[in-house]
Amino acid sequence: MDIFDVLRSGCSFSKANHSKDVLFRARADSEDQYRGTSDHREDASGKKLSADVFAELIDGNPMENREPSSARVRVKQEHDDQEEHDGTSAAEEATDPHTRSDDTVRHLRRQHGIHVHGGTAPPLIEQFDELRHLGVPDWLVDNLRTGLKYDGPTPIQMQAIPALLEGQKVIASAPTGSGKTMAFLVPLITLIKGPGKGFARILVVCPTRELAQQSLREFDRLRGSRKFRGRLVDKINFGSGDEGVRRVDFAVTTPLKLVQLLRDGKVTLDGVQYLVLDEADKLLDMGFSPQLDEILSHCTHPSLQPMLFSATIPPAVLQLAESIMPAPLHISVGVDNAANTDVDQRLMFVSSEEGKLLGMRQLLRDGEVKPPCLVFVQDKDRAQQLFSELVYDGLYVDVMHSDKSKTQRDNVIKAFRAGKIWVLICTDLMARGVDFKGVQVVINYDFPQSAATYIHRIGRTGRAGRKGTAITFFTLNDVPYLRTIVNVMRQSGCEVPEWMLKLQKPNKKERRRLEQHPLKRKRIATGSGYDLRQEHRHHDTVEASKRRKRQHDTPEEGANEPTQATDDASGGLPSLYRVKKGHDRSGRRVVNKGAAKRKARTEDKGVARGGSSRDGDRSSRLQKLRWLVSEQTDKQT
Ligand SMILES: Nc1ncnc2c1ncn2[C@@H]1O[C@H](COP(=O)(O)OP(=O)(O)OP(=O)(O)O)[C@@H](O)[C@H]1O
Repeated sequence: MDIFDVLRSGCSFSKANHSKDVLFRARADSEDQYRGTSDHREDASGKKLSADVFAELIDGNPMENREPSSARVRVKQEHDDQEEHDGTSAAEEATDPHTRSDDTVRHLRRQHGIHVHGGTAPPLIEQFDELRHLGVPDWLVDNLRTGLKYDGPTPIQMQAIPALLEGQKVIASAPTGSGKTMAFLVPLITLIKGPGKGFARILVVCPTRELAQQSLREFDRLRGSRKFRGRLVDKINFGSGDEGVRRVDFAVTTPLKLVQLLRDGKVTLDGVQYLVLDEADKLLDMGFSPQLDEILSHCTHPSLQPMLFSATIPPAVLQLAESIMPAPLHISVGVDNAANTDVDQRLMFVSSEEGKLLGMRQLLRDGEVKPPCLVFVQDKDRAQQLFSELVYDGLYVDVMHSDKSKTQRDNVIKAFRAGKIWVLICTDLMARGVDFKGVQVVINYDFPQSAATYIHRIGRTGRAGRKGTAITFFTLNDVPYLRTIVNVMRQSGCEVPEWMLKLQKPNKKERRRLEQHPLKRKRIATGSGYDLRQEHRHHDTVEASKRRKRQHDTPEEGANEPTQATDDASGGLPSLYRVKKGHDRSGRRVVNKGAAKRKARTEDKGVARGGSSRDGDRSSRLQKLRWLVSEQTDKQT
């Protein structure tokens, strides 16, 4: 057995065992594998699969061949009308959590892997019906059970909901996909009782706009037909004109947008009674801390109840969190800073950067990558490069990064949810919080820069009790950092080869260096340098002209706004504060027209001098590339 067999041993795949899961026809010819019309593809038996089936997969509606749910999160597969309870009788039947003995409470916590310390934790709930004893209105409990079809609370919900209802300041960590959003939405909707008149009694701050939109979606699902007003605060002209728009019960936003609105005097935060920092460790890290400080200084309500939620809260962030909210109650589920145990994690050695593309194509060809699939790369340039490669393979592929406009980003998310995209290449912009329940595989094409990034990236699969697979490529250059990920894998019960455990751990300084400066990687490309330069230039020109058009057409979404999300590998993003060389204040690349023209003239001369024997090939390949790129770009806009 050669070294490659040994190193690749983590990713064997038995088609016989997984034949049911192979959603597309297993064909030897990879080129045909993901092809079809835009709305219909074929499954393993050659049967047509409609986009709706994929929408179900992504949105998590019941599917026949779904893996059984884990004990931790139980999703109700079938709604049983018999179980619909009348509120009063259900409350009578359900145990009042306050009557539970300390021993029972301790036993239940142990059973569900719940740890509490810091404050005085109230008894936990075991069923949603018990919430009626804690003041949660019947319509809300009924909506959880019959509307959302949740069978019972997840461990974080069991403990966090009663604690928040009691008015405690909470720092909560629980695995990815374990229902943290509902853990704060249920008590907060209860606490605000009914629609109000001011701005944002509940304020949720998230690191990305995508996550903010999703939280709003969950809020809307939970409130049902009740007249609570939820709003995504992301418009620069927010609050101007109609005063009514400021009547918001639940506001969700990203730090940069909110800071901008505060500075412009468009909003005040003195009415905020409940402040949620979702993905708190990201918000409290260096990139966002100036904005967070500013936001916190505006939250002046005397009975402000802050709460922090994340799947990963490292000790340093914990200390920082405690400094801004004294005497909090800590609630954690499972092992701290560990990955979701429903994700089957594998490592795949690919030797070099070139090997990744081969590895990726191999996985696709072998049917090991089951759609829908997310592929993470370390920056937006690499995302675009990989996209240009895979789009050639005839995949239903698209790309998502912070250089895309809001509309493009929304469209990509919509298309992915609708099953029109099977493979979504993305940066760490999508690593946190985004909930596509049906994602089957996550590929870390570029090795993650930290254990936390790894945990969040792979947490996009294996959500709400479903099973998922994560495959992480590593090259020889990544080996010094391998141990960090190996530790996470081991903690979450995955098998790792013995030799990996013997690797030296990177020290703190090395880990920090990697977090701030990702490894320099060779360009993802199989074409000639000349073709690729041309393609890149053409793509940039098209993008720039589209941006100009957008700015002209929709001044309210103007490019002078800072982008609120980042996939800047350095972790720093504030385009409000820092202008990168060659970029404008919004972080977009500035095209130096003079230099571009001069360069083009020089290259034209070079081509003329260098003879034109390959010109025919070049131009036809270029034309094809341009056509593919513009077709994809058009699809997104
Ligand atoms: N009690 C429950 N039973 C079943 N499904 C649930 C329950 N609570 C929440 N969910 C579903 O689980 C999915 C994941 O929830 P959510 O996005 O809140 O996870 P999370 O813990 O915040 O994950 P991440 O750390 O990745 O942000 C959602 O689709 C949500 O609707």
